[in-house]
Amino acid sequence: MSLVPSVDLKDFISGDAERKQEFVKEIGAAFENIGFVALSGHFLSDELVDDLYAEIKKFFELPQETKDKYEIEGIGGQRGYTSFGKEHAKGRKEGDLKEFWHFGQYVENNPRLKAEYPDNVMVDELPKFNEIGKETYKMLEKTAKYVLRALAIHLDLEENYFDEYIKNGNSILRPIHYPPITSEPKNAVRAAAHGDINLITLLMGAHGKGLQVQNHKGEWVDAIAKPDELMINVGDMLSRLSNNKLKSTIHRVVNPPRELWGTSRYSVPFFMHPISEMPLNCLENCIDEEHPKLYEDITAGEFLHERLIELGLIKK
Ligand SMILES: O=C(O)CCC(=O)C(=O)O
Ligand SMILES: [Fe+2]
Repeated sequence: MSLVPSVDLKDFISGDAERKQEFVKEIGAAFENIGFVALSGHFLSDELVDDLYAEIKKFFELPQETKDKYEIEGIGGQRGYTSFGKEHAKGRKEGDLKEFWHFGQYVENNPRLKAEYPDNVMVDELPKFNEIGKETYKMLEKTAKYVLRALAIHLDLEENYFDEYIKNGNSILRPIHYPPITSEPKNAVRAAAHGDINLITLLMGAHGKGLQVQNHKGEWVDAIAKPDELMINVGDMLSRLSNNKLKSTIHRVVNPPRELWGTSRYSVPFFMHPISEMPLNCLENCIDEEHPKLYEDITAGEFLHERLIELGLIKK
């Protein structure tokens, strides 16, 4: 399979058992093959999407010294602003050609988790940015909850298996700005080849060229969504849990051709993370003689910590 298949979340929540089962089959097959799917029928309205992009652009256009006020030391970039070139893909030394912002969980009724997570950072200059970020976070989290329910069924688990782990989970909404390229980037790219860390990623803004995924043959394939679709992919946490039945596919964002160097790219991934206690131990029903256990037992929190060190976001 070379193209990213499309599915419609409305089929899953339609109340029609046959449509629901078909959705599970299609998304399951997509995630066992290419690891990516394009999803329509999500909970983001056009108005919310337009407002979000307008606010994000305003934020990244703020003077550098204003943005720098929001780069907080000591939290591994988990909230607020991360400046250009800081994050690099695992195993690379060149920083990616991007700056980004992190919105984190809005914890409800759980003082222990409220204390565990860093607080969200508020942008004083743009009150609407804070508001729209929160609304988008909630809608993508809701979308992801249903996608995980479908995957639970596909993995022969209880439909609600993930619910307790994702309630007040450590998910991150990351608006990214890839600025115009002003000089020969040498080896640096907008986002070097990587797998995502989390359970699943829901990506807004994949309807222009740039995002590429690696297929079974090692070829890079353009992944382009329709305007109303989110691109969704499996992250390393879900691949571990499923003993690599569901594939965390390597992907990247390539630099545009020279005549388009002057244009920015904006994309907004939502990285769905569980609470840090969630065990990522390979599921028993994904292990057999043909599929021996591939990964050591680990919790989501331990795994995230390891990976943030590898990305250059926290020190050992
Ligand atoms: O900008 C994009 O389209 C993809 C970004 C991405 O893969 C990531 O941030 O993990
Ligand atoms: Fe990614």
